[in-house]
Amino acid sequence: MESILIVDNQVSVCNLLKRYLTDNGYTVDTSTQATHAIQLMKDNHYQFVISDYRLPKMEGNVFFHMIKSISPKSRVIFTSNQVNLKNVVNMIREGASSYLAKPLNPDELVEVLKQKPRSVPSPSASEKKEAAVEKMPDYVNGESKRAKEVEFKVGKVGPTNFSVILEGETGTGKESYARLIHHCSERKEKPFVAVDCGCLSRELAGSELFGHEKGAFTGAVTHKTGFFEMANGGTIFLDEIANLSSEIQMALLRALQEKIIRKVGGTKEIPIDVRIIAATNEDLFSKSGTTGFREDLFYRLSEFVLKVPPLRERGDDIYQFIDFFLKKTTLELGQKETPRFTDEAMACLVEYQWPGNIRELKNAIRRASLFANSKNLIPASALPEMIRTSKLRNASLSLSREGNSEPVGKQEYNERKDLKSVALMAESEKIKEVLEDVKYNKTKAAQKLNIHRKTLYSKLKALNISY
Ligand SMILES: Nc1ncnc2c1ncn2[C@@H]1O[C@H](COP(=O)(O)OP(=O)(O)OP(=O)(O)O)[C@@H](O)[C@H]1O
Repeated sequence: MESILIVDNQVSVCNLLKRYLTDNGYTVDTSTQATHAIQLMKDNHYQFVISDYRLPKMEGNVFFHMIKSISPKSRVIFTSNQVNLKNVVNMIREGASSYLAKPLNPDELVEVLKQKPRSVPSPSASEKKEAAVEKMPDYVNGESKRAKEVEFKVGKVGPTNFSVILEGETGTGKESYARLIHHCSERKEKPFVAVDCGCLSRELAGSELFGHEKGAFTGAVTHKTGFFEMANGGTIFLDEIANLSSEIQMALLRALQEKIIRKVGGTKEIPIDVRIIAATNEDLFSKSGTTGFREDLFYRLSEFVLKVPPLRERGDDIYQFIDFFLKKTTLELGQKETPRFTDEAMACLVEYQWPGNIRELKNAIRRASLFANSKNLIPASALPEMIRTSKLRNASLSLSREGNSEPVGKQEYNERKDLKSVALMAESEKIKEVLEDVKYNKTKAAQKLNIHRKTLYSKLKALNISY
């Protein structure tokens, strides 16, 4: 009798499939968590693993590598609510048997299980070379000076084994840069395991990172493989590293220095070869020595420090991001044509300061895409109020800085349609239009607007127009 392991975070899906496949003559185990599933695979052999591509704490590609290293003969079938063609192609290319869209058709699933195993051709030398230069999927590089600087540094540090600290505001793409660094290294075929240290509880952080032995503490009913062991040979990304407790910082330092880990409740030394990339949105250097980030750990981790710029400092990259997220959302929603933002909406997007950076932009675009009108245009009204009103706010704040107006409360922006604000907006629009016309040549712009160059500069500053 052939055996199957079903991995899905929804218990109902596990139960439903288990019942159906048992009726069809298979022995079935289920698991709702990747780490538990990994343990089951270590203890049992399964002919098939049917897994959701998106598991709560582990991405499909990492899980796939784990399955292949523990149980290379198991045939893997991925399922997903949102079929991403690139993932499908990559997974099949790497040896997954199939990729099925959810909701699953049980008959189709049984048919796939009955198919003969596919032999996976090993890539030829030329294919390997092509894979090495392949661009990272789902990624916008950006053309701004700041983005180019970071890209240049990633290119330098990527292929080394240096530990890296990525410093930047929330949502600036630190994890994406960490993936890019991993992708540029010889470890790229090995797992990339991302850990959000902010979510690790004080009590369980050691067990999550280093694993535990059965019976190590109340509730430790099975052995557990920790994130470090999962990442062996690859890269571990420790996000929000400043949140680690001092005991865990100590254990991490030991693991880094000795290149071995010990599971909680265990005595065996497990050798590990893991590259560490850590991320923080605060200045760890100033934190070390003051609020308790260990200086020795900081120096160990900071073989290379990369500052990730906020979106507002990435100039015209915002246009690339808007285009990218619009197209991506169109695909996701199964729409035929990609919508466009109206000029007014576009102006709001460009002027907003994006404190939540790329993540905030992505979310705003995903949401706004649902409100495209019959001409496939997305109006400004589809944007969150904070973003919509930023244009007016910028103008009003500049004015108040000059002492010409009282500062305006947040709720008032929307209602504020007084002559002064309207005039300011019109002035700002006109200046931008002319600047664009003359390709940002300030002398020509001043001539066209019939004002002195110095006046133009002070208006650009007062109206918060970037040039
Ligand atoms: N260059 C990029 N191209 C496309 N999408 C990106 C890029 N950079 C970031 N994103 C998207 O923006 C969102 C936030 O990125 P990411 O999680 O990497 O930021 P972060 O700095 O690690 O955030 P946090 O500090 O909150 O952990 C993600 O959904 C990611 O897919």
